[in-house]
Amino acid sequence: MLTSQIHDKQVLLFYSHIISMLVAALVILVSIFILYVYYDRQEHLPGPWSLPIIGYLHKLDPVAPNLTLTKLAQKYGPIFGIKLGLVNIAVISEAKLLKKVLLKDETLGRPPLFMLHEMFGGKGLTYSPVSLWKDQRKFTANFLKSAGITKFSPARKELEDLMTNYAEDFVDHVSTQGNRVTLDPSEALVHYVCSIAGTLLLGKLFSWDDEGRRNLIHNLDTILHEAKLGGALNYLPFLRFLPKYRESLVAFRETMDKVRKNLAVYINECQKTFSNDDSSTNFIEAFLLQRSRGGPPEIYNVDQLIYLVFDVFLGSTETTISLLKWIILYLAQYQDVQDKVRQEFVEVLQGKTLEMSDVPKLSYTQAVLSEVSRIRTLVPLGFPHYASEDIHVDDIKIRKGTTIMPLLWAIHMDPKVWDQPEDFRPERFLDEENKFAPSESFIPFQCGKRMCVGDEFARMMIYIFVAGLVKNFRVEPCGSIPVDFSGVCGLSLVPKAQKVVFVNI
Ligand code: HEM
Repeated sequence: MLTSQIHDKQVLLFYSHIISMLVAALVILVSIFILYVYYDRQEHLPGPWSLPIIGYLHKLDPVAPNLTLTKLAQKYGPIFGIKLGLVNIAVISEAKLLKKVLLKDETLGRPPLFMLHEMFGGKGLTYSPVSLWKDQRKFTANFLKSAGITKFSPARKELEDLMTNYAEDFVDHVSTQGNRVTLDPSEALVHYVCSIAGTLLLGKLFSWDDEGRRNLIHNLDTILHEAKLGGALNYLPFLRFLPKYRESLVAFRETMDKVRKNLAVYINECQKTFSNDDSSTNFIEAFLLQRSRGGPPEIYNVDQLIYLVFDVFLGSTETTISLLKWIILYLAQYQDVQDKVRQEFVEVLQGKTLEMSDVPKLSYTQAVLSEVSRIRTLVPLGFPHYASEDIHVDDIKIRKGTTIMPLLWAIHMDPKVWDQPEDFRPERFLDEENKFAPSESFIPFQCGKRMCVGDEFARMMIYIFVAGLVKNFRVEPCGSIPVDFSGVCGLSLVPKAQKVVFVNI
């Protein structure tokens, strides 16, 4: 009897211990949660509540994160705070505010997002730390200037001719297939745009079947798709230890390796023929020349060159090709717009070939191309920056260590700025006299000191290709199949594969 009472007491004691431990654990967990939420919101920006660890990731639409974030921007205003995984983000959706923020030296850097670091390696230009960026940005901008992207550059005509020749080759490629050709223009655009970039950056003339070029582009496409800004690995890098993520990371690293090896081949070829005679004919040679003139070896080395060429080749091809595809789709869908663009080219050019100095006279065309870039913002989530110190703009404080997301999609779709933003209306870019009047809220290349270094290069390619296109073809949708404007949102917004009809005129 006595032993059974003692046993009961012991059991009771044991359970009461367990219960108090469970209660203590619960109290600790709840306190951590409250502290987490409190700390996270203290002095911080307005924004949605998020869960510990994963933050708001579970609610981000993996296919269209730009739309989820734009809805939040409409609710919380021009700047809001959000936690994606372990990363604190300030999302900015007003151009004026974004310009003020990105003009500050403290926002020049890039955030430590896992997949973007995997991709850019902290070298090159696009994702380089500020110390390296300063030199490489200047070097790249100077190269592009000397290659002819500025109005008064002596090489301007040469660059226009190079682009015009490849745009004509594109036209020939399509028109020799018949008077009425139904095709997806992607492959041809990839070839001719890459040929321009290949000539200028790699000193390489690609043939149509060039295997190196085909592999390079295939691998770049894969990388851009996998490194998407909404992807969970960027914000929860420890997920890479789970089989599903580990496999895709291994595949990503292998693809990046192939791209670097691919680029190293072009660099090797240039090194063999480079004569160090104070002149250069392409980007790789310009880099080698800078090295031979005493550029610091910790910057001017082959490893850095591979990453730099990767950044500029990627920048100059993928976005420009996607924009050209979007333009073709919109011209196909809006036949009246296409007619007006063609008519304007005829009136302004009077049979001659387009030069960039003609562009200011092409008000309607400028409006159309801007409207396509607005309604299908090429880099929908913008490219992230990082607050290396606390920064203060107007009455707003952005804490040190915050990732800054310039939500270009929301900026270009803000109903307070753009009347009925979902409608394709080129006229919104024209003033009362039908002159092109760009809005300050139109920033497809972002803004500030680190804005796109290739904006003018892209503009040149776009105008020259569109001039060739509308002069030679009427583009139409493919039978009764409606044009698909939905796109695939990776780092950039890429149109879905689809055919259109090219009718020779
Ligand atoms: C329609 C075409 C293009 C669009 C929409 C576009 C858009 C952008 C955007 C939004 C950024 C981020 C800027 C920032 O971080 O603040 C960027 C950066 C960059 N772009 Fe472009 N881009 C285009 C074409 C090009 C071309 C043709 C080149 C090369 C000649 C290029 C090279 C780069 C590079 C190297 C950067 C990184 C700049 C830096 O970190 O200093 N892009 N681009």
